[in-house]
Amino acid sequence: MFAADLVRKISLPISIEFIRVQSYGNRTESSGVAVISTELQIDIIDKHVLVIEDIIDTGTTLSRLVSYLKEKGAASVSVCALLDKVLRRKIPLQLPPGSRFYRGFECPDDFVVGYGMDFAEEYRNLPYIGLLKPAKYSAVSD
Ligand SMILES: O=P(O)(O)OC[C@H]1O[C@H](OP(=O)(O)OP(=O)(O)O)[C@H](O)[C@@H]1O
Repeated sequence: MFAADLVRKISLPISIEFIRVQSYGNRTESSGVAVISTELQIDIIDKHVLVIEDIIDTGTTLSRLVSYLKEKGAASVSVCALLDKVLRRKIPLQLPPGSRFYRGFECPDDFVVGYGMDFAEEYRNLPYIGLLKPAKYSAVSD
């Protein structure tokens, strides 16, 4: 949802591609391993790439994705993230030269859902960002 809203504000000629990188499964903690489950379909050699993320938590997903896009020959890999859980970072964001990092808001260490963000695939369709009550996820076992 964030990506859909953001790209409608960009008037430059751009190509848009969706890549699914998963690391959470149905749990509230990152597995620490990010898996790219859809391969890139367009040629990005010597292109300037902007990754649009809803939220950065441990940094596992972005780290994997940035490496992947560099391997695919991107000239630069910038990142625009709506929310950034800075306090939860385990892998620092390392972008190639000439890349930029755009952060919407710093996010507290709470479980947020809505506006595309899920818990166990639920709540993505909420038209706002909300805090999930701990009682909602503490009953789910890892
Ligand atoms: O910084 P990290 O600890 O890697 O966490 C951030 C990632 O977690 C969420 O995706 P998730 O893996 O839940 O999959 P989803 O995009 O299908 O919701 C979110 O959309 C980020 O991509």
